[in-house]
Amino acid sequence: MLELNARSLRVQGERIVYLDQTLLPQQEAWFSCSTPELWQDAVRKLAIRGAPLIGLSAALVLAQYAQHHAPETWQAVSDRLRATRPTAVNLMYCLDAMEACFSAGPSRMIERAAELFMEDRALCQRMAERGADLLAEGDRILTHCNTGALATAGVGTAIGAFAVAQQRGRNITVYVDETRPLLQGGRLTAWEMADLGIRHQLVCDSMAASLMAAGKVDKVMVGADRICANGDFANKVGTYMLAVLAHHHGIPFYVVAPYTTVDPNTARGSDIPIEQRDPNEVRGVAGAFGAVQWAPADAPVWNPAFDVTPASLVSAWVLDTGVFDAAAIARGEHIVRP
Ligand SMILES: CSC[C@H]1O[C@H](OP(=O)(O)O)[C@H](O)[C@@H]1O
Repeated sequence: MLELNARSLRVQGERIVYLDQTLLPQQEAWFSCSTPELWQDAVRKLAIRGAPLIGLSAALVLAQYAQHHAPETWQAVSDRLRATRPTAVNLMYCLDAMEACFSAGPSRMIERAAELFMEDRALCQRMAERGADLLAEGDRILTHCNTGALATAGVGTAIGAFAVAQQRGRNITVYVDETRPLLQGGRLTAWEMADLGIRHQLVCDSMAASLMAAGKVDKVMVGADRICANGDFANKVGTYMLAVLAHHHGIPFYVVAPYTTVDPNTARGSDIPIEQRDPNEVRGVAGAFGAVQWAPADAPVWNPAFDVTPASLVSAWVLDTGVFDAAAIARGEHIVRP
């Protein structure tokens, strides 16, 4: 019987369950995503979220579906899963891997889905160690959104680097952007920092500039949802703002991601599809036990889930396969698969 355990995803035989991240940190509740429909509903509302985790869970759900449905139906289901969140490329990477196993049959699909899960766990550890190598004693690091164990099968991406630095005895402080509108930082990263015992302070996204101007930030380290062939990358909206601010203040800006987030088929940032989300997410905030709305119900809203940061604003790309500067990116060295 297949058994997999991650911080927010568990598989026991045919049962696939997830920790509902919309309820954190006030409530830890697990629900089934054992069918494509249950998975899509959970991903659409970010109950399941985080680029790597979205891809891994999709692979497991599709492999599970294939155990009980005719092969003629598999591609249509894969396409439906693929369309659920278009920006993060890990979803496409994992579903591509599943589709490559269609001819080998359902048993191979389950094996491959489990391989992807364990691969991500190993990728997290390698990129966390490379990221931690960039963090010095006493560093104060600003991060955005949530890139921890909740979003992956392992220790996380940028937060994984913080965890390894902590394990190495580095005395770091993490400034956590709350990350409007869905507050992944304020709800999830603050929760993970406390769980990891890492000194941190929660700040509003609008405070990042003053924090840097006050000389309180030594580095910025974020995750990614898609890294292009030229090094431009998409990440949670608000990331580009941090990159511009870091450039202005001469602060190193690092992106941490597994190689499965690199998309050689997307040439540049302007080619990345950016998911537009429900206006009500900006008009109010969905608390753990209900929604609070403060803006006028019909207030016009622009709510892109991600933004794109040009490669020119990145100090280094930290992948499991290595740390790449602009020259390495220009040579395409980040696209080499292990
Ligand atoms: C290691 S997760 C990377 C990425 O996922 C988050 O997006 P979301 O919360 O919408 O799934 C955010 O962009 C993180 O940086």
